[in-house]
Amino acid sequence: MTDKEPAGVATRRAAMRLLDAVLRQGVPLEAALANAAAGLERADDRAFARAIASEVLRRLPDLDALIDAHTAKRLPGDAKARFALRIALVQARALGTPGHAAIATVLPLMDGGPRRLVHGVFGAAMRADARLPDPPSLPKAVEKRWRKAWKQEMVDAARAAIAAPPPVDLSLRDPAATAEWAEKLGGASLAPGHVRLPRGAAVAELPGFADGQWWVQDIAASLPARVLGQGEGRSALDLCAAPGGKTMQLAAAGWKVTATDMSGPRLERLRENLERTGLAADVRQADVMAETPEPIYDAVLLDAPCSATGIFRRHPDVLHRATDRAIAGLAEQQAAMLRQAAGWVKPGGVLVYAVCSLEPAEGEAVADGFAAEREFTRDPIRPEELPEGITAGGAGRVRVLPGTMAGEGGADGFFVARFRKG
Ligand SMILES: C[S@@+](CC[C@H](N)C(=O)[O-])C[C@H]1O[C@@H](n2cnc3c(N)ncnc32)[C@H](O)[C@@H]1O
Repeated sequence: MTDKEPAGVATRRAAMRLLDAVLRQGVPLEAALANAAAGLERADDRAFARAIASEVLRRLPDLDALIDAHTAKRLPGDAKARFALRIALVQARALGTPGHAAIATVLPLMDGGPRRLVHGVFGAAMRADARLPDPPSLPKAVEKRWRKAWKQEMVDAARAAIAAPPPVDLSLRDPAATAEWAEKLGGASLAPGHVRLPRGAAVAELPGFADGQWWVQDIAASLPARVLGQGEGRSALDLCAAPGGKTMQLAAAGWKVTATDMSGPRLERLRENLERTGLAADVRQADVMAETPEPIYDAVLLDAPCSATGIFRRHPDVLHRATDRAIAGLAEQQAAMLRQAAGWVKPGGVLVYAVCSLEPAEGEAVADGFAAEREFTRDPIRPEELPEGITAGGAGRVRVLPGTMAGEGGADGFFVARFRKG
């Protein structure tokens, strides 16, 4: 920052770096934060840079339409002037920043001609009183893909779901105490072991966080471990386990858990989570594909790496990174991992495959391909195993789409299938 730079410019510069990382380099927003916000000392400035970038990603198609409606000559998608305009307009039209502050803090990021252009386009949009639509539009490619896979109704529900940040869900270490925790935290429970808090709840300050009575986990993300039921001392292998939401559920449900993941930093978070909650698991760093499948377990859970389009409400960057090609590559990786995971299952044991994706190529198609293998049969998930409002579809698999539990604040997109060996 130079001495003459107006206050707030560094925050917008960090927001611009974040958007560049997501949109031009395909990096997840969370992973880009440390670098992009390195120059910002204050936590609230870092949080604001993230909020600006997040809101731009939530409303990108509409911001671009607004920019295009006020420029004589179309700006390239990756032009710095377009990035600056997105940042200025999202503040003025969605984040409540006064127009003069929104533009004054982005102009220093531009030089010469583009600076005049940004000033001119912003001024024209403001004079025309141009607004962003609510609910926001999804990126065209995503709308097209989801309409084809799930029909227009799902696209409409997804647009409604991205309009506002979702509530905060907690999973409890002791499901028997659900009513007690719901009351103590001022939340509502939608299933045993679950409490839903209003959006924006400052979780680290709430009772029960420090002593590990609960952890943050969307209700949809709690399904894969729920459908494994009570462990009663039996063994479970949690593959791709970090940061450990499902490991903790399994340990709390009485499973003797082995948790593996290939990422050292993510396993560190898993260990911290176990320590905070006082739950136990044997934790190992391992690549699923490089391991020999032994010993064998009563249950194996594969929460596979995926496009993560199911978590678009909290992480709108996923919508801009999940290309058809990326999805196809991830689906192939999941199919290979599932075949590998099968080797760890005891005869008569259970295998659960899950992804937080809204792409049938990753959920249904991978499960169908696997079901064709002889030694496993489909093990349909029964209604009584699921929270009210979530249903199992064809072949007893669970597909959570936007619109599920809409009246209660919705749920992340998820797919869960269960198989039995032999
Ligand atoms: C969807 S996340 C898992 C979330 C976790 N199950 C939970 O509930 O908190 C996918 C995980 O897969 C891990 N991963 C990706 N490829 C892997 C591989 N080949 N072997 C092991 N872990 C892998 C990633 O490090 C990431 O932590």
